[in-house]
Amino acid sequence: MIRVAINGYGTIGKRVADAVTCQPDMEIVGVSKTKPSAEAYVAASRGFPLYIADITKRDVFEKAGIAVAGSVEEMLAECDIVIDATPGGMGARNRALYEKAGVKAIFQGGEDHEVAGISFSSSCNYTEALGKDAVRVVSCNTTGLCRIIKLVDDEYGVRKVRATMIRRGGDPGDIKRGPIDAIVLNPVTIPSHHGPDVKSVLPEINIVTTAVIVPTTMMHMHVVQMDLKKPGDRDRIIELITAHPRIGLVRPATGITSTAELKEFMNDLGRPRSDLWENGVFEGSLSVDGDDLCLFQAIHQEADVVVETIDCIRAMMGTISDPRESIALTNYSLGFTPIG
Ligand SMILES: NC(=O)C1=CN([C@@H]2O[C@H](COP(=O)(O)OP(=O)(O)OC[C@H]3O[C@@H](n4cnc5c(N)ncnc54)[C@H](OP(=O)(O)O)[C@@H]3O)[C@@H](O)[C@H]2O)C=CC1
Ligand SMILES: O=C(OP(=O)(O)O)[C@H](O)COP(=O)(O)O
Repeated sequence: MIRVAINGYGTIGKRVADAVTCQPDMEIVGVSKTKPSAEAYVAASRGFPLYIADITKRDVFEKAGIAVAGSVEEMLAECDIVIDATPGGMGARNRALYEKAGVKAIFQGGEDHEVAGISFSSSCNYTEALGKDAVRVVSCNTTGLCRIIKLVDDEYGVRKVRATMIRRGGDPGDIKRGPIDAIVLNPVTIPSHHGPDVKSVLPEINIVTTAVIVPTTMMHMHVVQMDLKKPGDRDRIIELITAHPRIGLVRPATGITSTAELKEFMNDLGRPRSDLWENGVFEGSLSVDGDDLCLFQAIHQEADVVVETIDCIRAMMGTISDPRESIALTNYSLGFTPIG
């Protein structure tokens, strides 16, 4: 069994912990928090040993009725690999801690590419992570872009991608995030970080991205346009998407035309936390005019990187060398078949 620790049991960390628990080849040895919170109670109720970043705060947790297994350093001594899911930028500061403990580390998309020197997307460059000690799983939007671009590039070749990310303001539990009533250019400058991030996984892709933030929490929405190297075929692209293990089609027959209805669909399907692990490509939006391809896709920020992180664990541990095998095992263990 691969022993996995989660440093930072928040939006991403708690989902990765649950996904690890579903896998036959890995187990959670501990998760960490800095202060007592609802998530700390959830960790306790799941039976995960809870470690804390500052051990002098042990009594604060214990007074709240939450048992403390030890410090983060002690958690690292128990694991083969740590998932750093602390807030963006903190992973770079934690890197020395992981190196000192001699454990492999996966960082998330809030860190720069340089934190690990390898940026990861399961369907694109799994084998680059084989046996590595440090890897970054790219951000949720970048993951969604990489999946669809790679699929189209493999079939037709992609001359140029232009994509706009309409980003959610904050996650549903982030009560301090905004905006409440604005469309915020984030950033004002072009490109947004997503284009360079895609190139950290798919260096040959010519891409320019822009991003705005809007007052919603459910999901991001992408407006994607690709110039193909040869004329595309809409039916063939739909066929490829249908066969892809991490891209789903939002079928017109569902009547879904929004992130809100898509989230409700996931809820009704019984997905844990109503998570959409796959890209949600709106079939009705998919248009091909010669070498010009356009589509809308919904990206659930809290979910898509979770399944990628599970594959990344296997690649770095070297237990499965074929990406298709790991992706299939991750999906099967979660009971996950893409919609559409
Ligand atoms: N949320 C999203 O939509 C996505 C996030 N990401 C990336 O994932 C990473 C994590 O983001 P997210 O899950 O949203 O963040 P959250 O703020 O939801 O969770 C971070 C967790 O880290 C804990 N924490 C903070 N400092 C420390 C520390 N020093 N040691 C241990 N734990 C600590 C916090 O615990 P406490 O509350 O106790 O302080 C909190 O539980 C970031 O890199 C982000 O960019 C990637 C894709 C999507
Ligand atoms: O990885 C994400 O977005 P990103 O791909 O736009 O960086 C997550 O939605 C986190 O974004 P945030 O930095 O707005 O919390």
